[in-house]
Amino acid sequence: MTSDKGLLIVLSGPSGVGKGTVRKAIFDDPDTGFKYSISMTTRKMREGEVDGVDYFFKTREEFESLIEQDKFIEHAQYVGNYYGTPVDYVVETMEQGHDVFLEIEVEGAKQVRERFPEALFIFLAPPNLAQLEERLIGRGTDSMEVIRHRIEEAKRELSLMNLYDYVVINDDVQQAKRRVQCIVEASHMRRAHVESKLRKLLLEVNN
Ligand SMILES: Nc1nc2c(ncn2[C@@H]2O[C@H](COP(=O)(O)OP(=O)(O)O)[C@@H](O)[C@H]2O)c(=O)[nH]1
Ligand SMILES: Nc1ncnc2c1ncn2[C@@H]1O[C@H](COP(=O)(O)OP(=O)(O)O)[C@@H](O)[C@H]1O
Repeated sequence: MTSDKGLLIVLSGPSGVGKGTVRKAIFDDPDTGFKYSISMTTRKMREGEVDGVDYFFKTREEFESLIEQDKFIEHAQYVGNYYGTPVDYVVETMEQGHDVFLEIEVEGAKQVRERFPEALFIFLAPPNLAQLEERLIGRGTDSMEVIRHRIEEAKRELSLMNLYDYVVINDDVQQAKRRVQCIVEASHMRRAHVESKLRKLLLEVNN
């Protein structure tokens, strides 16, 4: 009845909204107790990225072989590349009692919901579309063609935000970080409260 298992936290939202930035702020905070699940991808490594830190970089053949071996909780193709969450790390870490944090796009989040309906789903939204485009341009990592593609994706993704447990507007990074931390804390308190009520009910039933 009691969940010694950690909570699975999913932060999702359109590309360029600031998921990576907010995630870094969360993990730079020494008070953060969650573990970050490093994804696998076939995307090319960007300047400054480190294999095994930002992502595990794989070839398409390697990735497809891992799909066949059922090594992902979820995986999706995004702008021509594969991205996926390794199942072993997530399951083992949660079983050790740690909260695990995923930063993934919305198709992957949908798959996680099917497999782990009890997970906590947080959608990170931009204040508006113009600011989303500005952020993608400002980041300077993508061509205008890719940016246009990402904005089109973003419109579709934003229409799905009502499926999430919480929506956090990323107007300010530190505030968004705090909102995510508060949501996780509140979810723990809620889980503890529900469990204590269920324990009492079970005692009553068994007596
Ligand atoms: N489904 C899924 N999406 C992921 C995973 N890892 C990263 N992503 C998402 O893939 C999208 C593209 O990531 P990336 O190429 O690093 O670009 P950026 O997030 O825009 O800097 C982003 O929305 C990421 O959140 C994963 O394991 N699974
Ligand atoms: N709250 C914010 N205000 C202004 N710029 C932001 C904010 N959050 C992120 N950014 C900037 O937006 C760009 C995209 O952020 P990033 O974290 O790479 O997004 P994502 O991981 O969702 O694709 C980066 O240049 C980042 O510095």
